[in-house]
Amino acid sequence: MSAEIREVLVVGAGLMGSGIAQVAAQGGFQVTLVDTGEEVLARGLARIEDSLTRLVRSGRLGEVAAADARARIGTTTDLVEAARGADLVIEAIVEDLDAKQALFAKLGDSCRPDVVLATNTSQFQISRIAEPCERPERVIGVHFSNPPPLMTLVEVILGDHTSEAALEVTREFLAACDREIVLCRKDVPGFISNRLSTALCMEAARLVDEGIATPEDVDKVARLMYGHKMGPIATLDLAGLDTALRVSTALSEHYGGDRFTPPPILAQLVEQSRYGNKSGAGFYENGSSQLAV
Ligand SMILES: CCCCCCC[C@H](O)CC(=O)SCCNC(=O)CCNC(=O)[C@H](O)C(C)(C)COP(=O)([O-])OP(=O)([O-])OC[C@H]1O[C@@H](n2cnc3c(N)ncnc32)[C@H](O)[C@@H]1OP(=O)([O-])[O-]
Ligand SMILES: NC(=O)c1ccc[n+]([C@@H]2O[C@H](COP(=O)([O-])OP(=O)(O)OC[C@H]3O[C@@H](n4cnc5c(N)ncnc54)[C@H](O)[C@@H]3O)[C@@H](O)[C@H]2O)c1
Repeated sequence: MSAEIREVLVVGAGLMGSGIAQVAAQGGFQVTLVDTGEEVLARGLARIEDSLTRLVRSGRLGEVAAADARARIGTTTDLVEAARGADLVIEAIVEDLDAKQALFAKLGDSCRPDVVLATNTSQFQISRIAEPCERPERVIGVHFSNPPPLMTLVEVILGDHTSEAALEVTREFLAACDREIVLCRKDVPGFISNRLSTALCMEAARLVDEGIATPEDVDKVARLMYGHKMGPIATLDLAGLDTALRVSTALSEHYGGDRFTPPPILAQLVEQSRYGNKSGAGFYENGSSQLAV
């Protein structure tokens, strides 16, 4: 564990926040998970419990290590109080710029001035999120892959003002969590990963929208012709169609053209509350895979 970091604050206990909290706890850090209500915190903890159980069952984690990780995670709805004791903050709330900026303004006021503030945004520019924050040089992007407990890659994004010191702290923390990193050196929307995956996933969704192929066949091409672990339609169901719609719409507005433009089917599924695995159905009827969400 890093010498300077003991207490990690994770804001947002959804799919990603709960997974990131688990990864940090498995890395030996004391974790506080914050969300807006007790019910959503309880769902986050249940997701962590389920994931730890699966890791133990499949032999990827020992029982003692799982129990230790579980014991290191606390929850609260009191952001300001939790921020006071934090040595590192990771934000994983909804993909909405106003919400993220409001949160970073609060974190800037409540955290110690030396604390690194990381965002797990899928595509917003880090410097935009940091705009209302005291000392934006401590804001950095740490884009975990879903599901965080299984995916070792984290994309680190430098904002226009991010300091070397913030990058160093981030590197140390992620190394302690056994994560691999790639560095996105320019503060561009979508970074490396979501410029790639949004283009692929939206083209896949267009093939389904236009009635050219079923989700199963689109995914089969990605898996059996290109060797992907998971097809792009299953990936959309895994990531959450509400989040995918926000990400693709924002990237499409920023870059123009149609490479990132979501086809109508994505908004239609979201309107029907078919958010993907997390709501039980998305493009696929009963969840696209075994993956716990
Ligand atoms: C429009 C585009 C933008 C979208 C929106 C934003 C996206 C975002 O910004 C970026 C992303 O992350 S995009 C998304 C990027 N992500 C991807 O693209 C993911 C691509 N997928 C993969 O790489 C692989 O499928 C995995 C590594 C996920 C699993 O691979 P595997 O090792 O071959 O596993 P398997 O054989 O398949 O069976 C599952 C096994 O795992 C167990 N389990 C499940 N959930 C668990 C959990 N949470 N904990 C613990 N365990 C969990 C389960 O119980 C089973 O165990 P069993 O003991 O055998 O029963
Ligand atoms: N889903 C993915 O595959 C994925 C992967 C990488 C990054 N991301 C990014 O991670 C972030 C979270 O995504 P998710 O899939 O976990 O979403 P989610 O909808 O599952 O969870 C978001 C959580 O944030 C909480 N929240 C909202 N506003 C809050 C606030 N002001 N304070 C505290 N909590 C608040 C919500 O109650 C919810 O529990 C987004 O920025 C998303 O783009 C998502």
